[in-house]
Amino acid sequence: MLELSRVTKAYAGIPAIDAVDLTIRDDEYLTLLGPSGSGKSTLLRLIAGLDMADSGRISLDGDDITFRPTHLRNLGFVQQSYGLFPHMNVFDNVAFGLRYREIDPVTDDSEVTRRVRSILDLVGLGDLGGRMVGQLSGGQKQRVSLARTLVTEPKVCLLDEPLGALDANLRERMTVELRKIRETLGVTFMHVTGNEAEALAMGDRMIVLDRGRLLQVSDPDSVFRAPRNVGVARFVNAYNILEGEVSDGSFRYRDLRFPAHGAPSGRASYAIRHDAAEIHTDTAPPESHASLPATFVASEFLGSRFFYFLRLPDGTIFDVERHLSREDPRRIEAGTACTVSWDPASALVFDAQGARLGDDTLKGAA
Ligand SMILES: Nc1ncnc2c1ncn2[C@@H]1O[C@H](COP(=O)(O)OP(=O)(O)OP(=O)(O)O)[C@@H](O)[C@H]1O
Repeated sequence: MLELSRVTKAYAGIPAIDAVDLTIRDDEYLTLLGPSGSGKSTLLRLIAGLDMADSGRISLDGDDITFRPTHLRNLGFVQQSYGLFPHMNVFDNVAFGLRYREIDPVTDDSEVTRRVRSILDLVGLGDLGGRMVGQLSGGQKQRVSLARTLVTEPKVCLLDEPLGALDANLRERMTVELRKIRETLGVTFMHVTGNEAEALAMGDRMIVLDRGRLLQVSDPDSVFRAPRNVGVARFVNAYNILEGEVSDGSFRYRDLRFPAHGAPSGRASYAIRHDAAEIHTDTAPPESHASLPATFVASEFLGSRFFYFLRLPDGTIFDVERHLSREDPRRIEAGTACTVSWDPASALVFDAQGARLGDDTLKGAA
């Protein structure tokens, strides 16, 4: 178990990681999501020992490793840039880490061969051991980089945007494969990504980081359905977020009011999930729904889903996501006046500090 307690790191007096407490269990896939500059790489570097914390404590299975050099931590680090040796073939790149590691190097050639072959098979490169790394595709290089780390049997494998350089198709395939590899080896993976879909799809647990602080640590489903903070709702990229004010139990957005029973008065954000909204062109929305006038802009087809983009009177773009399993695609002319509506019970309300007003708050105060 890896434990971080009040870990802080500042550059030029500005905290990149700010008093982070985190417990990483054995045998889990943890994804770390956050916008650019939120401190994702810094957090990995502190855990790996490539940077040292200013204060706080990092421990691995009870041992204090806060200031232990990288090569003595028994942690693996897979970087986006691969970091492979270009003058060596795939086999030797993978074998290198095993032969020359500080803790328990493997000197017996047949043992090296056995372990390297087994890990190359696992990452799907069983036939490419003799290939020079310059002759590999990006996806293959990424696998070599992963194999080189995994062959050393680290307790925790840290992955910094491992799929960042891959095209969308390959990314999706590697997403599934990484999960399988992790499950086969039973090693903890901590995977940094700036891509919300990747974070939601891969992790058993997900960490959302902003300005060096953990906004939420929970299973991806909770992060998606019940973001604890308006920042989290923004990063998962699944909500339309309206800024306004709550007064007398309703949320005011421009000259419109939507029910927000029990929410305390003051500045607030109101979030409507893309797939909870409906578009009406010539029929009125259901009476129980809240609604907004909008102008249709465009649509985008994404396999089993359709995205519709509308513009609100203040210029804000409002996204509506519909699944083709539930309804046929709509053909709407750009510029058509529409109404978007949603069940107000499905909307989330966040207070002026960005904290979500939970069901209990809303019910309790109603
Ligand atoms: N060596 C450094 N010197 C000074 N500032 C740094 C250094 N490394 C990181 N920072 C700053 O710390 C903050 C966090 O950076 P970090 O690289 O951890 O973010 P990130 O979430 O990984 O971003 P990205 O997704 O763009 O890689 C940023 O404001 C960055 O400018």
